[in-house]
Amino acid sequence: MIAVTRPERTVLRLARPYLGRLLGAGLLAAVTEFAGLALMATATWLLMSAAGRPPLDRLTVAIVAVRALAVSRGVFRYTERLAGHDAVLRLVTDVRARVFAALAARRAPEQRTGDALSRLVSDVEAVQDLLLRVLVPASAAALVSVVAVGAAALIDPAAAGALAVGLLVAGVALPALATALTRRAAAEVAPLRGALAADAVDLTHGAADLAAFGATGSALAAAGRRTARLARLERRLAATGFAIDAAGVLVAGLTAAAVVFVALARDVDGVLVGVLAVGALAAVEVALALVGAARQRTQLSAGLTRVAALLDAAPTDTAPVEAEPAGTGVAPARVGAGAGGETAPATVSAAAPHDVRFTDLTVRYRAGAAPALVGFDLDLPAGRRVAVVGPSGAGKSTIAAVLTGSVRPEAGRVTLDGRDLSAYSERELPRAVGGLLAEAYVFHASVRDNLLLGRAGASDDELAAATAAAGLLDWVHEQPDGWDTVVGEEGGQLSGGQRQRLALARALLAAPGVLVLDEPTEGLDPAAADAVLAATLAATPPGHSVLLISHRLSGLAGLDEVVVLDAGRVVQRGRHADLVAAPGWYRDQWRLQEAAERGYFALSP
Ligand SMILES: Nc1ncnc2c1ncn2[C@@H]1O[C@H](COP(=O)(O)OP(=O)(O)OP(=O)(O)O)[C@@H](O)[C@H]1O
Repeated sequence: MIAVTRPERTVLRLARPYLGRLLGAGLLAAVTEFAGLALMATATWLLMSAAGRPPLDRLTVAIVAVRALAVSRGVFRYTERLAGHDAVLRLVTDVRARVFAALAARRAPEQRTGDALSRLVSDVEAVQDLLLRVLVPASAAALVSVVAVGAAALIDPAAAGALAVGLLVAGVALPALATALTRRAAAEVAPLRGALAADAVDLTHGAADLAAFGATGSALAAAGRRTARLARLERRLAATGFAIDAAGVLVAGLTAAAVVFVALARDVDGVLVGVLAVGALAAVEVALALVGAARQRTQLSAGLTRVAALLDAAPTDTAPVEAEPAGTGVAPARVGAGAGGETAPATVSAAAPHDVRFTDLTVRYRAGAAPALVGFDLDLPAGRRVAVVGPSGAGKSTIAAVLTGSVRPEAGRVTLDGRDLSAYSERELPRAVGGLLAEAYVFHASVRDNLLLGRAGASDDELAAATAAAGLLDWVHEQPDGWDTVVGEEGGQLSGGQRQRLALARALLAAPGVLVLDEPTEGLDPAAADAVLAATLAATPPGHSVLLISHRLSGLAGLDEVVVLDAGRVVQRGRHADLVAAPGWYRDQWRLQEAAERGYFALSP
């Protein structure tokens, strides 16, 4: 019960900056409980003494004390809640940002949107509950129990002994029993909730495909089975909880009876026996908070373990990501998994030119799997424009992932202005390196807000220039709401090509010194693709370098170098004209694409 688990230690480490506030909340909680206990005891003394009709002045202090305790209890409770929630909500903001950063940095194959959502929401709430519903009330209950036994000992040590036994049963034995009885069911609940959240994502996002394949019924049935299992577990947890609560009430009654019995046997004054009895009831009730805390703790353990696993795996400098004031309420989720070097974070100025160098880079996503990149070298000084091409799965996007810090190389180095990429914090790196990454996300917001995510505060002229280069300006002007047109969840109200153009315009607006463009013309027809690529390259400021990842070979003639990858290795490199002249994958592919597109152009009106 008392031993702090590893996930709890991880979370408590993060709570260090708020320790003062949390201690304050714990003390206020103890004072609140103590005020409640003292109120009961004083009121009992007052009532029983008043029955003997003593002179009023003997009761005055007690009357004032009852009023003061009744009022102060509410005030203490309010300030305790205020202090506790203030500390915990600050901590939870930190934790949520770190969990978000860790999730964003991880390109783990098992990562699911629904599961990630469940981690961000309910698992992070476990952190909140650990402090607010376990630590604060448990420490207050333990403190008040000790004080109550001490106060009872002033009246009669033997009765205090009986009270201590009752409090030990209520505060130690019952919580241990509650933990033992609920541990297994509770461990199953958090992963099940995660699975249900993933089901919800599949059932909503995949509804059309499930219906098309006639699989809606079986998908619903599988989700239904998980829901039923969750409901069964929660019912079992609730039933055990009720039984333990009932046992707690029994312990309170038995403790009060034992205290009265001992006190009467030792000839304690009748009024004080009453005070001891009511005080014992109130003290056991306070101690029973430990049962609730223990139950909560078991239920929280799975969620905490999942959060701690993410936090432990996260880079050390995964600092909270600040929201950009872009009006979408969303922050760019670019986080440096490769960050965390020993040197002080390097600084970069936005939009300045930068030199990038990849040296003998090897990347492997899973231990034992084939590497996605092997011995990759590339020099990308300021102003140079390089394309990386190759068949699907060759490792092209992996280069972008390493460069933006979301994947850490197994061997080799990537330097930015001569310093290892890991020397840059996740705040600094996106200022220098960024652009259009694979499967860029379009937010459920207006066109303007989606664009401003690239550069907050961009003027209308800048928005128009970027959007024109991406070939979307005419469409924006045609919309009744213009820049304020809302594009739907994941850009669902746009065509695939429009979504891509919007994402490209956002990347152009961001204009980082090193612009990464991963398949910028994906989803566009050949004519539009050529026009957009030419306009994009023309819109990139001189001095800025470009790393273009493409499966299309058209439009690469103006680039300084084209690198051909196959199975993670560079198989050809040179300028477009040289590669077209030499036998190899590039020339073969070029001819194939030329022939296919000539047919397309011939058929186009
Ligand atoms: N997150 C990931 N986890 C595990 N393996 C991955 C991950 N991302 C990519 N890979 C693997 O790494 C290899 C290279 O993938 P990458 O996405 O870099 O290829 P690509 O050349 O960009 O392909 P495409 O043109 O199809 O986008 C592939 O074998 C792929 O299966």
